[in-house]
Amino acid sequence: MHNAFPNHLIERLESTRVVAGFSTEEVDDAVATANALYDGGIDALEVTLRTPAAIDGIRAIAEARPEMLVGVGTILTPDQVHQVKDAGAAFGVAPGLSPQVIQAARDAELPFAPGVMTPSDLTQAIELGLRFVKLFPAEAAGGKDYLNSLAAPFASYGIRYFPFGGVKNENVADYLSLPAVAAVGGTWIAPASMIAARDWAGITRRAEEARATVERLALSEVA
Ligand SMILES: O=C(O)C(=O)C[C@H](O)[C@H](O)COP(=O)(O)O
Repeated sequence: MHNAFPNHLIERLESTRVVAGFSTEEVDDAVATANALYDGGIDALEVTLRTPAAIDGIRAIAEARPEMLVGVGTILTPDQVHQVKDAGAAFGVAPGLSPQVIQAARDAELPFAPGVMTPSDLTQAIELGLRFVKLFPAEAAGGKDYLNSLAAPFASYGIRYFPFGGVKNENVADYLSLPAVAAVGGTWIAPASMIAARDWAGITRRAEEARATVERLALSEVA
């Protein structure tokens, strides 16, 4: 069974490092949010499938900003896998692990990372041939220390992690400094309140702040 998440995409996430998640009530707001993120230097996003406008929003972003990496979150069913692939999504994630959703993603050739939180989840992901997983909810589960404890017994598999849930500018470096973490995701850059207020300049500022954190971290790793 091949890895459901291709290496070239993991490499793209390793260079982007931060993926801005958000939900959208309006298609136009989805594109405006993507533009605001891009203007602030964040070129990877994840739209959650939690609103009726999500699928059209994903399609609109993929058409308007082909240079951005457009991911989708909260994929809970095989049907949703096919819908988001059709809308132009580049990858998908879910809060949990469903073998049916993983199989649908393989059939649709949608790069997909299921959510894991426990050693049993991770064992199942490995049995299903996966080596790239979302850790959710990362911060509530115990953050960086939890991730280290979870990952230790599975180190020989070379698992790469994509933590989500409670990540923000204050703790993003904790996660990104772990070699097993490819990238992190979260809604702190484009929170629902700022999208509702159409505060695009505010979202751009938060994107700039996140990008600056990533760049500082890259410099300190080289030093
Ligand atoms: O449902 C999915 O597949 C998701 O990706 C959901 C997001 O991971 C979290 O909603 C992010 O959590 P916060 O950054 O704490 O708001």
